[in-house]
Amino acid sequence: MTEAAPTSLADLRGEIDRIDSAMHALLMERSQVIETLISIKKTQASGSAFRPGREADIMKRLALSHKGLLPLDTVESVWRIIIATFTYVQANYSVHADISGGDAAMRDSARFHFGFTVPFITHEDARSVIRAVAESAGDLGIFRMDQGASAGIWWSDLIGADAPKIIARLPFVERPNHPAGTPVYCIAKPLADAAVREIVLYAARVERWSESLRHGLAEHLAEVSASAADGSHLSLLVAASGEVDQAAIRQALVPAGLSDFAEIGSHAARFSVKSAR
Ligand SMILES: O=C(O)C(=O)C[C@]1(C(=O)O)C=C[C@@H](O)C=C1
Repeated sequence: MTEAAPTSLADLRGEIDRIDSAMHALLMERSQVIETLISIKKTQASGSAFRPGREADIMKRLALSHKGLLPLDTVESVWRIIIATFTYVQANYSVHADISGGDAAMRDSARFHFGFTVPFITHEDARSVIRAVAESAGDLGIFRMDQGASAGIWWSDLIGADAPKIIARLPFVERPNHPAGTPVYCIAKPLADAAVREIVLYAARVERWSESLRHGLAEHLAEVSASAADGSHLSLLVAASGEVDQAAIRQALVPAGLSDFAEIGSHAARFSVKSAR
């Protein structure tokens, strides 16, 4: 028996064409499923098609099963564009970004997570992003989590039943040298039953800061994600496990002289991988 001839370049290109056609056909098939899903979800009426918990699950599953030559960065960005664009075709939306800390990182984050079909609109500060989202039908807003003290207590604009709420923390898949790794909060108008509550966020106003406050919060799986002076008081953005009762978090803040306490959003649990492979 003669040995099989070595695979030629033309054969390999034929394979690549076959795979490309199959991928394209699968994407078109995915869009047919989304067409049916539109009539089931009735999102055009409610204005928002986002299901951030579902998106976090898809991204996590993808990262966990990925292997081979293709960098995870590429796979993640391709799927982000697929999901963000399929969200867009269900109900058009724009992404409003606070670029007070610089345009480049926010633009990278928006393009990586939402692609180029979704319009990207810049704003001078977080408050203006929150206002734009509040006035829209179903837009998203993004801003850096690590804003300096000069940004003020931006999260206080998220207080109130009708005010926008934090719905995600990006990137979904954290790792060293992530190509769009700036940690950002993503906001939308309240998603009600569509929100994922693995981490719940609270706005709190206390009289003073203390190390015992940090310890008290840590005992209840909570931490301060941002803080800013508020007259003679201190305003905090507290991130806590959704499994912990709200009353317990509130109680941990009482010794610090708690005056205000309100939920301002929730997101999926953070998920990290060691590297981009
Ligand atoms: O699962 C849904 O509800 C969808 O609308 C589908 C889909 C997707 O493309 O996979 C799109 C938007 C949602 O945020 C989550 C997932």
